[in-house]
Amino acid sequence: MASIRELHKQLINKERSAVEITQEALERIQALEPKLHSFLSVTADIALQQAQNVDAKIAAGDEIGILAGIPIGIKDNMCTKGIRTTCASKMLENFVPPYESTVTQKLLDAGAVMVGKTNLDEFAMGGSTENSAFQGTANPWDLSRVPGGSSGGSAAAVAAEECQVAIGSDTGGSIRQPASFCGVVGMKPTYGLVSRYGLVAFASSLDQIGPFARSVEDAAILLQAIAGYDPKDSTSLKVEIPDYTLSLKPDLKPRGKLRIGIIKETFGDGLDSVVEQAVTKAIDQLQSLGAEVHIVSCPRFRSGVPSYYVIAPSEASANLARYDGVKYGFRAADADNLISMYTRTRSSGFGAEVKRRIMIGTYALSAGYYDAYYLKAQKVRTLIKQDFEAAFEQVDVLACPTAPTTAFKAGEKTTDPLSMYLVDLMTIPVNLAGLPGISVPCGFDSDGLPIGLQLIGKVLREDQLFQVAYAYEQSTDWHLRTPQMNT
Ligand SMILES: NC(=O)C[C@H](N)C(=O)O
Repeated sequence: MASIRELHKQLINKERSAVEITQEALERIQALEPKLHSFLSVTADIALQQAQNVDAKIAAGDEIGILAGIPIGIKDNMCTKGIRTTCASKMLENFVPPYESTVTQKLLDAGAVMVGKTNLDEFAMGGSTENSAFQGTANPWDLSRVPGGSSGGSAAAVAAEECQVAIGSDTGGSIRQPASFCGVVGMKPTYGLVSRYGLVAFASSLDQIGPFARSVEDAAILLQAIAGYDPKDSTSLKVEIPDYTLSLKPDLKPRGKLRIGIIKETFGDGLDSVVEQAVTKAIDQLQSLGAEVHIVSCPRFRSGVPSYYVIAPSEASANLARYDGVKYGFRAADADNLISMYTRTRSSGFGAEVKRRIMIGTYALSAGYYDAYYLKAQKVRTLIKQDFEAAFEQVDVLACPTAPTTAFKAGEKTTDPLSMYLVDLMTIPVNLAGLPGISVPCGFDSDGLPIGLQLIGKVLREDQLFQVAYAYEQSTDWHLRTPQMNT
């Protein structure tokens, strides 16, 4: 399995052309999609055109960037000019954005080759990609299981080598949890590091875009390309972006300088013993690589899920008000007045989970309930953030499982929304606090399903997360195992 760096070398040494690399990815997509369903649109013509542009540059002797000619998948909730962007919703089934998101523009400028738009839970609401209005995505390690969600299409596509890397969005775990279920690396950066301009909004105070890759180095290279200040996003941070690849060293020496804290509250109730064992072993491994390990407490960690499921639906109920059948998107036919047009459009355009969240959010924000629910949830959010701040006075990086279990069977949780919400138990607090988090493969269960280790960093310390994740990855062979997908 070649890395981005290796592919780049092959390109500049003219051992392979960008068109050849792209064709290979497209052939694999064609062979695997009937089983996997990770893409909602495959953009073969555009991809080949982009690849030809890269080859022309190489032929002309021009310098090309590290991502030039690299096949990439984009979650279908990021606007791509002239290319259908559906959010896996009937509401946007035929929506073709008139503008480009900042992230995809940056990738285009870097010469990356977009092979398609990946599947997701409708408007990124879900933890299994089963809430897509169009198709479910299979887990490449076991086709009867889910890839996680909501960025399940991106995670599965990368795990199955349909593309080299992919982009996802993470509101409560939507990058890290599917990365864990599919055995790949996934990072949610610090809130504000990557521009949200052109990302279809779900919960604006939590949404963040980040990379999926089969190695920590590839993830670092991809984040490098998409991070940075953007005046088009009012929450974008005006900060220098460090060279993340400089953090990639094989150990954590000098010994004892890097302190890792195990979050006490993430163990125990609800955590699968096989996940617990793998994560504990991974932390031992980090110790042997030179880290100093402590046990720390974040007492309000488990209040993350209840607080998130008030805040995120509240923001969603406001953000999704724009889908009214007038401005753009789907409009139901045969309404005889305006109110009935709104009602019919929204009743048939949105799926069950989206409607559930709009109702929860509207209720939580309504006069008389605002203080009891929304305000209270915001207060809990502050307490969770304070717990992290206190923990980070003792340690540099926090460690815990990414998800309480490995990938579950398709259909297992679709009738029980609460049990679906709990799959993000370990990831949600990180979004509430705006911190960076990464999931890195740390083992397999007895069914051969991947397990993820989550590392959580201080604000803007993605470099430290890459450092720890890379040192760990290089001392194991989990990332070298690949799912047996027969093409
Ligand atoms: N969007 C996310 O980050 C995942 C979370 N499971 C949600 O449904 O909100």
